[in-house]
Amino acid sequence: MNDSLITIAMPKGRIFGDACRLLRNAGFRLPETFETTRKLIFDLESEPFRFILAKPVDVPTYVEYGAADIGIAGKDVLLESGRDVYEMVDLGISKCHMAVAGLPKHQSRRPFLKIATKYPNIASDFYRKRGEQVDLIALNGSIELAPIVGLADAIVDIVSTGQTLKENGLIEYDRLLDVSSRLVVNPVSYRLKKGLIDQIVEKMIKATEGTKVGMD
Ligand SMILES: Nc1ncnc2c1ncn2[C@@H]1O[C@H](COP(=O)(O)OP(=O)(O)OP(=O)(O)O)[C@@H](O)[C@H]1O
Ligand SMILES: O=P(O)(O)OC[C@H]1O[C@H](OP(=O)(O)OP(=O)(O)O)[C@H](O)[C@@H]1O
Repeated sequence: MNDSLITIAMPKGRIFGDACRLLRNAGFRLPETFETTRKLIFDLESEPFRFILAKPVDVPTYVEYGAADIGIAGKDVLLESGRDVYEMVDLGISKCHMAVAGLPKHQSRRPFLKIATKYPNIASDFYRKRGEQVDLIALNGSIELAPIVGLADAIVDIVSTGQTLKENGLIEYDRLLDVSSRLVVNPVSYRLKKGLIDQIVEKMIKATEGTKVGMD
C-alpha cells in the first residue's frame, strides 16, 4: 500500500456528475475530460490522488478490498452489498428513496407474495422484519415491468421523481428507506492514512454544506 497516495473509487453513471461537482467544490482539481473520457484510472497532476471509475454497484467491493481507499456509493448499494466499509459522510447527492410498489388494487391469490427487485437483501430484510414470507425474484433493471406482465405481485425499487411508476400505472405501497450517496472509507486505509483521509472528509463535509474549499 502506498501511504501517500489516496485512491478514490467513483461511481460511473447517474451519481458521477454530482460527485464530480462536489469534489471540485472540495478543492480537487479534476480535469475537464473527467466526465467524457473512457479511461478508467486517473492520476491528478502533482497531487497524491488517483481516481478509478467503477460501476456503482462495485464501488463498495473496491473499497472493502482496499483497491480503493475511499469511494462514493448510494446508501442503497451500501446496504445491499453489506460490505465492511466506514460510512463517513452523507454527501446529500442523488437523493431518492426505496419503495414497495405495484398495480393499484392488486390482490394476489398466491400463498406468498412474489417481489421483484434489484435489491434482494434489502427486500428480504424488510419483509423479515414485517414477519411476512415472500418469494424474491432478482432482476437487473426495468423492475417496473414485473408486476405489469404478471411476473411479480410487487416490486422493491428506487423512486426518485415517481415518473417511472406513474408512466407504468403503478403506485407506491410502502416507503422503505431514504437514499443518498455516501463517502465510504476502507478501515485499514483509515488507520494507515488517517491524516490525509480526515482532511478529505472535512473538505467533503464543507463542500456538502455548499462551501467552496481549496486544496493545500
Ligand atoms: N432515479 C434515480 N434518481 C436519483 N438517484 C438514483 C436513481 N436511481 C438510482 N439512483 C442512485 O444512483 C445510484 C446509481 O444509479 P445508476 O442508475 O447510475 O447505476 P445502476 O443502477 O448500477 O445502473 P446501471 O445498472 O444502468 O449501470 C443508485 O445506487 C442510487 O443510489
Ligand atoms: O422515480 P423516477 O425518477 O422515475 O426514477 C426511478 C427509476 O430510476 C431507476 O431506474 P434506472 O433509470 O436506473 O433504470 P434501470 O431500469 O436500469 O434500473 C429506478 O430503478 C427506477 O426505475
